[in-house]
Amino acid sequence: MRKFERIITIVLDSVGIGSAPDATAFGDQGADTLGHLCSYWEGELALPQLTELGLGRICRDEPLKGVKARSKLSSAVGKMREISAGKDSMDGHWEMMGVPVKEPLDTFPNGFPYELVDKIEKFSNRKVLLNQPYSGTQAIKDYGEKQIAEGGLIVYTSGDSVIQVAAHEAVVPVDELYRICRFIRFTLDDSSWNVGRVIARPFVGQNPDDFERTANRHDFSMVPKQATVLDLLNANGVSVCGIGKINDIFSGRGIDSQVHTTSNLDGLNQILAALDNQKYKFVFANLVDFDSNYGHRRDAKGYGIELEQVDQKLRDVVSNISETDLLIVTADHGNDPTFRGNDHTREYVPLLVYSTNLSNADLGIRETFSDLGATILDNFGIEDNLINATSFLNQLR
Ligand SMILES: O=P(O)(O)O[C@H]1O[C@H](CO)[C@@H](O)[C@H]1O
Ligand SMILES: [Mn+2]
Ligand SMILES: [Mn+2]
Repeated sequence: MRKFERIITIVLDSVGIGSAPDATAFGDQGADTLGHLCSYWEGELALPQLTELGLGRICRDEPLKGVKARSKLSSAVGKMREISAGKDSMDGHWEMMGVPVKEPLDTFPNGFPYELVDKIEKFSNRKVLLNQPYSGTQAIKDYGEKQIAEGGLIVYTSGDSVIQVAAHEAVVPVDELYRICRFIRFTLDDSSWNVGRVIARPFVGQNPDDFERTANRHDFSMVPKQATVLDLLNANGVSVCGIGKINDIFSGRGIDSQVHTTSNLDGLNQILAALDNQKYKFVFANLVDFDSNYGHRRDAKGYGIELEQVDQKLRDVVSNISETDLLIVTADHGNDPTFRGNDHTREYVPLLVYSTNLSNADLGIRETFSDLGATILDNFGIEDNLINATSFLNQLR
């Protein structure tokens, strides 16, 4: 069986490829992030590099408009469905690394309970504003001035199991905001509430029209309940480099080196730098801008332009992949910018697998994102019977 010295996995955050079989249960029947992005454009969305990686060969009811099935490069392609109870980034990434989140985590459609709000206010000595599901950019538009004037905290949630805290960087310094979020994380971990992530959302700007969130966003995730593929790699001496949100999502577990990023393009540059450093055998990168800047904002135009730009830069990554490297491009959930609401959408995710001299292969529909993690373990010769998934390594020839 062919084995690779290094595996590079790039998660295009929220770039789903059509409603999952259980989408109805999430109210997401008909959502199709990539499908709708491709058909939304009058001309054609220019995705030459993803096309070369085999995007047009992934089986779908309707082909992606403008994406050809033929390419010069050969690759193994398929799509994966999710078995986790939720459709958030944490569920998606943990499942990829072999630990699906089977029990639904708590969500707060009516805001957070008084006991929690009270604890936050007492600890921070600041007033909680908003306290309901809201779009984060709209929250700072509507409550930013009040936050600045009164020094409170804009606390909000979404359809996901998240508690987000926004504050102006000049009013609540970033370190203080992190301290408050860490307190919330500890409080939750010490309670019966099961909340996936506490997210610090600092912003800057003078007035509602130019308030802008900064790259100082920080996610404080729950600690994985069992060893993930990252921990197993770590325990077996396979060095892991996490780029972007990865470190936050796994609370640093199993990661040797973490790289903070400021944008998708920065993320791609960091991937190139990690490829230069022969030390890392598993490079795991998340490109979050698709999701946070465009998907949740329901900005299809912005999403499409971002995809085109990432596609262009992906060319540099692909040309740096050698015969001993395996590149995997995938996603963690959908976030169809043409769909109602502003939450993630339950979708299949693409699975594009490339190395030089690889034969074309159809990886079909994987029954869980964990097949990715199983393949990584298989490649590095690590056995684990906790992970219930099927490696596709033997299909890579
Ligand atoms: O509207 P913003 O602040 O981007 O929030 C979004 O970001 C969270 C994490 O992806 C989601 O749960 C959603 O609430
Ligand atoms: Mn995500
Ligand atoms: Mn999101």
